[in-house]
Amino acid sequence: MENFTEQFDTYIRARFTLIVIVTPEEERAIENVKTVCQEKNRTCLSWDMADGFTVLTGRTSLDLKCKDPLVALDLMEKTGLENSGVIFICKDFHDFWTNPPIRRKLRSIAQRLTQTRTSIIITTPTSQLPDELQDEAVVVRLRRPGSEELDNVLDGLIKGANVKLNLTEAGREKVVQAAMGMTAGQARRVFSKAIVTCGCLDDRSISMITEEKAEMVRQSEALEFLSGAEQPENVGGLGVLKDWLRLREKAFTKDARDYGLPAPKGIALFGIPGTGKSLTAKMISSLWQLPLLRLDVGALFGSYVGESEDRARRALHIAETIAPCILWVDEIEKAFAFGAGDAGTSQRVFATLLTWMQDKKAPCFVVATANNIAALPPELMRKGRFDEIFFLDLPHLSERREIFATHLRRRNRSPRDFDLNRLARESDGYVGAEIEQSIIDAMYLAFSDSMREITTDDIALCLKRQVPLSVSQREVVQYLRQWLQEGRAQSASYPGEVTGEEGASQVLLEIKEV
Ligand SMILES: Nc1ncnc2c1ncn2[C@@H]1O[C@H](COP(=O)(O)OP(=O)(O)OP(=O)(O)O)[C@@H](O)[C@H]1O
Repeated sequence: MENFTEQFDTYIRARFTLIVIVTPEEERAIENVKTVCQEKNRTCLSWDMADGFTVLTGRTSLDLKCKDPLVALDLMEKTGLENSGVIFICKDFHDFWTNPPIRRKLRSIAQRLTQTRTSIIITTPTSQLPDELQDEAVVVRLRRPGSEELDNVLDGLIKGANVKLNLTEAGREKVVQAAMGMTAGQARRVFSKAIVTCGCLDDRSISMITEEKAEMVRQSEALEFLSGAEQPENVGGLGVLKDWLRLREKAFTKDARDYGLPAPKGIALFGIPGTGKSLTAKMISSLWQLPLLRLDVGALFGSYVGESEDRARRALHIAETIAPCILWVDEIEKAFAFGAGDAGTSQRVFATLLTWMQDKKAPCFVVATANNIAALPPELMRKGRFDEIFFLDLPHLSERREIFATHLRRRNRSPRDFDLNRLARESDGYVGAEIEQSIIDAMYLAFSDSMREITTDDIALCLKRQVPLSVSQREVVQYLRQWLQEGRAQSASYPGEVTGEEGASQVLLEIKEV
């Protein structure tokens, strides 16, 4: 892939008159443009409403003090027509292009300067262009700095401040790696903080930088670092899904790469609410020992035009820099649920997600979860998008027994003290979340009764008092299960009522008990 300066150079040589650079790193973008202009002997001026024009390279006779955007544009046009080859960088111009005369002026200039070698560059943190400018402008995205650039930032600091370096070559690489995903400014600040805190750069700096990055993730509106992953023994049933995951336990190791295995792309978990989709995402993180990031699709939607796609891109980019990791895209259906009334925002967010899933090179394993499968568009389900699509159904008898045992153990109760077979029989149609709730309700019941110990009867009673989703929302559950029967996904569970399975599952429970 072409880097930014190469791409930018191509555009100015091709005489693109209006170039929009999308980046939160204005200073870095300007440095890059300046470098190209210096190499090509082009005069380069920046403009902002506080300082008017500033000469970055070359010479000009222009009135530098002009601070009015419309007059500044007039001057750029005049200079461009007279003195071909000048590059103007307009800072924060997205604040002005909501103004119709400025939009009109920009459009006219872009058309009039086509025969000259003059280009107007606009730096902006948001990628949404006014409709009128879509055809006239080319949009370039400045990617976050790569490892080489971050290493240069580090080098500058070390040399500038004469810092002691207690790091091996590999240690230095780790420091740089830990800062990947940050802007150059953020990296400079976090390197400086590490140096000031420790008085030098050493192994402590790596964890400090990693902690700063976790903070950065927390600040990203839609991403969340999840700790407290779930152990597989806390998940009852779902044997097919667990076996699939166990088979790929080492999939992200170097050995797997050397062997020639491609890194798994991701899975989709669809099905009935409360059946353990979220639980599974957390389990994968502990099974594969990879950090878990949750992407809240609903939180991607911002109120400004273009904000949602920018947030999506930023969140996905941060995830890539943390890779290898699990990226749990929670409630993915929300990316398509907004429909016609949202001026195409949901389609653009959806397209951003799909393109990223298709093109991503970093080992981010996507776990997409959804309850409302009616809202899922066919493009998402296309073969090859996910490695596998699993359906989480109502748990069958032996799975329910396992879920009871799991939740009793979690609350420091021995499953041996309960009649699990009876509870499993009496919870037909209940999902894991409802089974868990029946145990919690029973505990409250027993606690309020002189803090006595809970019994099978208590749990059975609390089960009866609940109306499970499979009854209260029978049609919805039936619709979801129909989807499985149509063969559109693989069941996450082994068939339930097969002879001998009950016994095998009981043996498993007993082994765990020992
Ligand atoms: N198979 C299971 N084994 C053990 N516990 C389960 C299982 N399924 C659900 N639970 C319990 O129910 C709780 C809720 O489940 P979870 O949030 O994973 O369901 P979900 O399918 O993601 O539901 P939703 O779609 O409504 O978010 C879990 O925290 C867990 O305690």
